[in-house]
Amino acid sequence: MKKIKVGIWGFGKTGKLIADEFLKDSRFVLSWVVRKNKIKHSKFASSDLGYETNIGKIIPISDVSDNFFLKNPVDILVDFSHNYGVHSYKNAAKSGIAIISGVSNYQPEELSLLKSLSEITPVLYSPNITLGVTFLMVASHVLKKIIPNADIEIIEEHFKGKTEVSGTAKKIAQTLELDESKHINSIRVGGIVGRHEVIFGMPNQTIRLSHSSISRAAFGQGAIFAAKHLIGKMPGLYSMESIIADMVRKHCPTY
Ligand SMILES: NC(=O)C1=CN([C@@H]2O[C@H](COP(=O)(O)OP(=O)(O)OC[C@H]3O[C@@H](n4cnc5c(N)ncnc54)[C@H](OP(=O)(O)O)[C@@H]3O)[C@@H](O)[C@H]2O)C=CC1
Ligand SMILES: O=C(O)C1=N[C@H](C(=O)O)C[C@H](O)C1
Repeated sequence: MKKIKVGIWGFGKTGKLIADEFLKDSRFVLSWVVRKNKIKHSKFASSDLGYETNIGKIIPISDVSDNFFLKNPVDILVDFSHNYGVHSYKNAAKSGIAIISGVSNYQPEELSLLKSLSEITPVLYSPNITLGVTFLMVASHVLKKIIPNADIEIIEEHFKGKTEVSGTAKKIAQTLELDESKHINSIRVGGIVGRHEVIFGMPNQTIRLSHSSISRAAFGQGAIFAAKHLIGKMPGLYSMESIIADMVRKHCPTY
């Protein structure tokens, strides 16, 4: 079977684990990764990650020219870089490269730009690409319909250095029609990778839906799941929620 060629935008805390998961999966070939700086680093993602191979050339963003995607073609571009990243890969969409973005703190104009690329290529955007959080989001949505009068609070916990409010928590708030400035409770301690909880409070019972990402490898596995669903699709905007909601519909038991 023909392997799927992948390029990654961002090779930081998350991008490295994304690259690692693609390197370990024989259905994919990691063609390159793009990062911001020209600082001295390994030439290949695989050697940076401790493998004795030279796979996934590391390319500084300053070397990405207008014809970069013609010279370095891939089937899918996976972005875990920065909200500015999207400005530099418009030409990928023109070359028909499918795009997965996991950047979680877009400004509205950047999100609009990403969405506009979906007119010419398949784009999947998800501020939390894990299957677990996506299921939590779908389940919370259903629960809200069943118990519309419950008090709902969202808790998000991350590592100390994360400055912005969780994009996942904001998306959950939007889905549940909650004012994000009032109902998101953020905790920043130590090295927590990412934990999200939605609490439904009623007078005589409490329902808590929670998810913890224990390793950033969870994001890599989510990106692989998304890539397998996106490849071969028509141009358009896709989401993890619609994929998981379809699976819920398919597997939901009837009593
Ligand atoms: N959707 C999801 O499930 C998840 C989303 N995220 C999101 O992913 C993003 C990255 O997170 P994290 O890995 O922790 O961040 P880091 O700061 O650790 O890494 C960011 C990476 O992006 C690179 N970079 C920065 N600007 C650009 C640019 N303009 N073009 C290309 N590369 C660039 C940096 O390059 P250099 O290394 O050279 O400085 C670095 O490699 C955040 O928005 C985060 O919230 C994180 C986890 C899960
Ligand atoms: O910055 C991160 O690391 C993460 N960001 C996402 C968010 O803001 O929701 C998702 C994940 O929990 C990790």
